[in-house]
Order: sequence, then C-alpha cells, then structure tokens
Amino acid sequence: MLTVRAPATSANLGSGFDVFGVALGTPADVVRVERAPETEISVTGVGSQYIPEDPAKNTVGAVAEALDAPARICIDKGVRPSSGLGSSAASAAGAAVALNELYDRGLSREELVPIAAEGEALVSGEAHADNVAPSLLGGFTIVADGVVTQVDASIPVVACLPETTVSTRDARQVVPDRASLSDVVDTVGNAATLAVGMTRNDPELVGRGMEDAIVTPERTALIDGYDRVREAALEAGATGVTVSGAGPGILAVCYPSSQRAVAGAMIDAFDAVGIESRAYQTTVGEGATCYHSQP
Ligand SMILES: Nc1ncnc2c1ncn2[C@@H]1O[C@H](COP(=O)(O)OP(=O)(O)O)[C@@H](O)[C@H]1O
Ligand SMILES: N[C@@H](CCOP(=O)(O)O)C(=O)O
Repeated sequence: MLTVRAPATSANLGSGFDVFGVALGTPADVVRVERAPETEISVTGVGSQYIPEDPAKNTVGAVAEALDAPARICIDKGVRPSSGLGSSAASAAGAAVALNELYDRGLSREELVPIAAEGEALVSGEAHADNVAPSLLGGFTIVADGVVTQVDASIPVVACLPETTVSTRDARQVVPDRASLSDVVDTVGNAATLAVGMTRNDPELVGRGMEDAIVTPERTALIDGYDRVREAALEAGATGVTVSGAGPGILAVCYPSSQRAVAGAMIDAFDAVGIESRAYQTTVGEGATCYHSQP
C-alpha cells in the first residue's frame, strides 16, 4: 500500500484564468493505492457522499486509465467537492503520483500534469491543468500553452468556504467569450504584477495583481454574499480578494499579522447574510507528498 497526500489548490487568482494556481498548506486529500486486476475506488471523508466510486466517473479512475495502472484506490477527502479548492484535482494529482510510483512508470511531476488533467476533463468538460499543476508541483504555477512554470512561494492566504456549492462545469458556462482591449490590457498588467509578487513573496503585489474585470465579475454573481465578504476582508487587512477557482470559495491574500482578523471578518460577513462558512488560514505550500510505502 502506498500513500500520497495531495494538497488543495486555488486556481485563477483573479487575473490568471485557467493559467495561475497555488498549492495550499491545508486542506488535502489522502490517496492510498495497491495493485489490483481492475480499478476499484472507495471514498471517505468530507463530502464523500457526493463523489462517485465508479471509476468511469471519478477523477482517479481517469488517471488510472491514462497510466494503464489498475489499482484498488482509497480516497480520504479533506478537500470538500465543488468548493473552489480543486477537490477533484487533489484526488487526481494524488492518484497520479501514487500510481506512477506503484507501477514504476518513471514519469516526472511535470509529465504527470496532463495525465492528472484527464480527471478534470471528466468532471468539468475541459482538461484545465491550473489545479493539478500546483497540487503536483507545489508553490505557484503558470500553465501556458501546455507548458508549466513553477516557483516556490510562501504567501499567507485565507480560503473561506461557504456552505453552498458551485460546480466548475456550471461556472465555466458564465465565462465570457470576448473581452475589451482595455480589460485585456489591465488583466495582463495585473497578472504580471502577481507573478513578480510570487517570486518576491510579496503579499502586496500578489494581492494587487489578483484584480480582474473579465471573468471574476461573472463568477461573483454566482456567490451569495461575495461583495460583503470581499469588503470585510479588505477592511480587516487583506491585500487582495478574489474567487477561488470557480467558487464559491473566496481567497484572500494578507500579511501574517492580519491573517486571523481576515479569517474572522470573512466568516462574520457570510454569517451576516445567513450563510455558514469555514476559513482555512494557511500559506502557499508544498505539492503532493508520497509519505508512506509498505510492501
Ligand atoms: N475524486 C474526486 N474528488 C472530488 N470530486 C470528484 C472526484 N471524482 C469526481 N468528482 C466530481 O467532481 C465534481 C467536483 O468537481 P468540481 O466541480 O471541479 O469542483 P472542485 O473545485 O471541488 O474540484 C463533483 O461532481 C464530484 O462528484
Ligand atoms: N480554471 C478553472 C479552475 C476551477 O477550479 P475549481 O477549484 O473550482 O475546480 C475555472 O475557473 O473554471
């Protein structure tokens, strides 16, 4: 039995739709695998009642198929599904690392990115790799034209999850297919600012660079209480706030000294509109870790 911990991720970061992603210190999925004649999946943990165990419908089944690596796969979910924290991607990344090791396929983490992205194609309709890349590689990742660039980063964040859910497949339907040149120019400037901020571990630059006038406004309309939560987080000291992935999770970047206040303000603001939520106070962290192996 081989065990892999694969972290939650936050994709897009506002200005980097389908391009940027970060690995989060917490939460994470734990994926255990052992060889079997055919793939069998069992799921426990947060939201497991909503996750299919049929290999044709689970992201890890798509990964086992892509690696030609049938296995008994147990997923212990720490990342709640349909929350905007790359839940389906965490399982896929964990399975990719575990099965690559179990079957001695010898693929690098970069080579596992398109394989894990097959799982995303299964659930969201497109093989977007902006969640699986950071879950596999850690830190901050840029996926551009199929090529992944990674930098280690250590930025404090708060990921606040309301009790509501948004399916990534549905949230992709509201993405506009056109943008004005001035919005594109602003977004390129913000994305570049954010990327530099990651290389400098600078929460100010990262927060400022998360602004986006193209995709984010369409997505925030799907999240009850978004404007109120964003305002509250900024007032409490966040340097930037945006939708995490396709939502409904909301990601705030801040300095360590204001992290606790930002988390409290976000929970209170959701509470004020009658929505329960929980906040993860964490930092941009490591990628999937293979931490236990037994014969
Ligand atoms: N291993 C898995 N983990 C989480 N969700 C999965 C998994 N396999 C399939 N799914 C399905 O994927 C959907 C959640 O994925 P998605 O909408 O992309 O949100 P998320 O941000 O949580 O990845 C749900 O319909 C869920 O049943
Ligand atoms: N780029 C994707 C990211 C989806 O992230 P998730 O965590 O909500 O699955 C998108 O914005 O559609």
